[in-house]
Amino acid sequence: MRASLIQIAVDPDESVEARRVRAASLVVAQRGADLVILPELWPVGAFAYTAFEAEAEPLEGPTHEAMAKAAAEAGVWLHAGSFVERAADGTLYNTSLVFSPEGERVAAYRKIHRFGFDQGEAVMMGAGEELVTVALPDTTLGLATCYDLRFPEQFRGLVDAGAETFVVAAGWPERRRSHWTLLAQARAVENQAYVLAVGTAGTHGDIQQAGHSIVVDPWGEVLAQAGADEEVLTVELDADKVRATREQFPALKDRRLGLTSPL
Ligand SMILES: NC(=O)CCC(=O)C(=O)O
Repeated sequence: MRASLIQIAVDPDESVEARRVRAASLVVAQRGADLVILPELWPVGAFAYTAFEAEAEPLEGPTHEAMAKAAAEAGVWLHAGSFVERAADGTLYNTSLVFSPEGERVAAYRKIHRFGFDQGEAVMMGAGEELVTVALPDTTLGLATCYDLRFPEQFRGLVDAGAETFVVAAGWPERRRSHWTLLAQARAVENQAYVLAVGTAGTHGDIQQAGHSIVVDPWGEVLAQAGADEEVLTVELDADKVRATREQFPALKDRRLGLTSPL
């Protein structure tokens, strides 16, 4: 299975519409891949909080339309990264979309863990409540967005729901790049799953982005890692490796659930 991670640059000097057109053509250029992935909030920028309201779209807005068309034109499964969704009740969500090679939307995932503590996304957006998996012909994807990477219980929940390959769409800052690499490897090792984690390049909201999108195999080995600039990272994955790793080193079977504290 060939996966292409599009580490697109997100800078304020490019309009959202121009970037949408560019992202669509980058997707179409990946024809021949099985799975193509874009990062978190690439239309607006994950840290461009002041633009969230103005750039919010309904679920089936311009980003949905452009990405559905690009998936169909390329004939690929497309994880279209995330965009700022405005729900019918006005709440904003950080929502990822997945399309089939025919351009049908097969999943929408609202980011569960919002970043910013008492500011930014954490106060401007609603939290998703549902774990989302997507069954592809070769593997089952488990979806996560950026800050979610710090919460292992979400990934365990995804494993319990059948996930074998985690897709993490992110806009991770350069300042915490070491965490990014470490956490991606940790989620892969502890869950014996592939991790395909794609970030943005560029600088938005004055936050320099880490880039360094990364692909980790179920044994925790880094198969490929991007640099800091815009880049498409293409890797070949062997879906059987997840099953083989889980069989040969069956640590997931030794989980002790329901332990209680004496306090
Ligand atoms: N957009 C995000 O979720 C950023 C997360 C982050 O910077 C971190 O976890 O560190």
